[in-house]
Amino acid sequence: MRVTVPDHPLIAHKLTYLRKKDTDSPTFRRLAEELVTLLAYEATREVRCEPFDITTPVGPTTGLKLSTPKPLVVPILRAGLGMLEGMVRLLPTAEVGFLGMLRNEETLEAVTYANRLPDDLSGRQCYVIDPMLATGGTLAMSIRYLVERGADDITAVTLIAAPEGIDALERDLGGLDVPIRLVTGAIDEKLDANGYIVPGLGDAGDRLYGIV
Ligand SMILES: O=P(O)(O)OC[C@H]1O[C@H](OP(=O)(O)OP(=O)(O)O)[C@H](O)[C@@H]1O
Ligand SMILES: O=c1cc[nH]c(=O)[nH]1
Ligand SMILES: [Mg+2]
Repeated sequence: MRVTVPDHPLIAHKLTYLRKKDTDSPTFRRLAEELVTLLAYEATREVRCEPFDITTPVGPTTGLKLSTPKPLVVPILRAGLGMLEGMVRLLPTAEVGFLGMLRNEETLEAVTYANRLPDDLSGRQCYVIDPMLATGGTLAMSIRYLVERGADDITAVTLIAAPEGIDALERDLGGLDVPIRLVTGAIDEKLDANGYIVPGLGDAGDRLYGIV
């Protein structure tokens, strides 16, 4: 797995305000959307394109356009929904599949409660979006679903990742014959005893949408 942490002062500034505990939900939602746009610029660096003949007011030329099959963006509900708008704005031809996953707060194991993905993902580039990569259980399971359906190129985009989660993904997904990339706004220090990222930002889903 290739891991990229884009080094940009705007990412650092927006992440700092996102982490701050008194940042309210409307501001948190706006920052999450802005951050994903900045991260998506890096995450889509290898998006597939094909030549496209056009005519400008001055004459003919050949440019590029996003290829088919269309890229698939997969937000992991709930918190991943907070990154969806920013991602599809940058990737206009993308289709969207949904995975609902909830981490059991005692065992820290992910449980899937919704799965609305195309059956056949052969030849498709997929972008999985979820703000937090903690133990890595959620992301590992979602990447496996995509590979089982034929996805041949996967990029995960997170706002914050824990070193333990990155190690777990390397271990769990190392045997897959599909290129996997991770683009994250930051790699934090560690996980605490409850599986929360330190310093992190708390529970991303709750901060976006309230406590359920
Ligand atoms: O790497 P892991 O240890 O698996 O944890 C990360 C997951 O935990 C959070 O979701 P949560 O389960 O809180 O669901 P929510 O989005 O509905 O709040 C987060 O958005 C990830 O999906
Ligand atoms: O720190 C964490 C860990 C898992 N899920 C979150 O929302 N935050
Ligand atoms: Mg949550």
